[in-house]
Amino acid sequence: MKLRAPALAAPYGQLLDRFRAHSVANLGDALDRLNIVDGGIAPVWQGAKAVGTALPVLTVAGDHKAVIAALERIRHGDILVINAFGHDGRAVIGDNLAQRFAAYGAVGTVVDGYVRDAAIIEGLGVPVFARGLTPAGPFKNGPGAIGEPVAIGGVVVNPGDIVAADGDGDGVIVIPPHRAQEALTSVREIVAREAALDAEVDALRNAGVR
Ligand SMILES: O=C([O-])CC(=O)C(=O)O
Ligand SMILES: [Mg+2]
Repeated sequence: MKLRAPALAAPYGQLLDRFRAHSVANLGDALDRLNIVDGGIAPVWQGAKAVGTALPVLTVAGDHKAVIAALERIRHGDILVINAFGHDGRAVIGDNLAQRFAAYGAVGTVVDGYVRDAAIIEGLGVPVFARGLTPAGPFKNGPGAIGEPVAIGGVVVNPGDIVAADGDGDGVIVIPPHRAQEALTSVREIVAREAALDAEVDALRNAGVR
């Protein structure tokens, strides 16, 4: 498989930077605690972190023909969001595809399904989130779809949605662009409130309550 030059940047570059500063838990609170992918989708390695724009991929269980085809559609700053039906029998990506995604400009991959080559993926520092690991490789027959809305972990993801994935414990959230400004305004209030709560605990501690 040949590498091609990374394609043009996805929109909302500066907006993405502002989301990067916040925890997924706080962003979730800012979106009424909705839009959070279920906790079964976890980082393949502790500390993996990525914020980008969704390139959704649908692939039938145990197959990755559509995932390979998605390489040609990646724009700089995208996160591959793959609905593989949560299937635990076969890995739909491994280190090879994960690093090709990165070489084509993707900032990470979220899979509602299983992956393999975890140690190599960690060594490469490529952010991958998935339901689990299996050494079994995928078939390459299709069908599938690229750039159509998918569901992962109970959340609908449209092409271009903002996806924030935090491997330090808080998981994955999907932010529709039309709610981005509202989410950023609201998350700043939440951060201030959290800081006030921390200060309250500090004051109690300093007063010798505990
Ligand atoms: O069989 C495949 O192509 C999946 C895989 O292990 C990889 O991407 O490294
Ligand atoms: Mg492999």
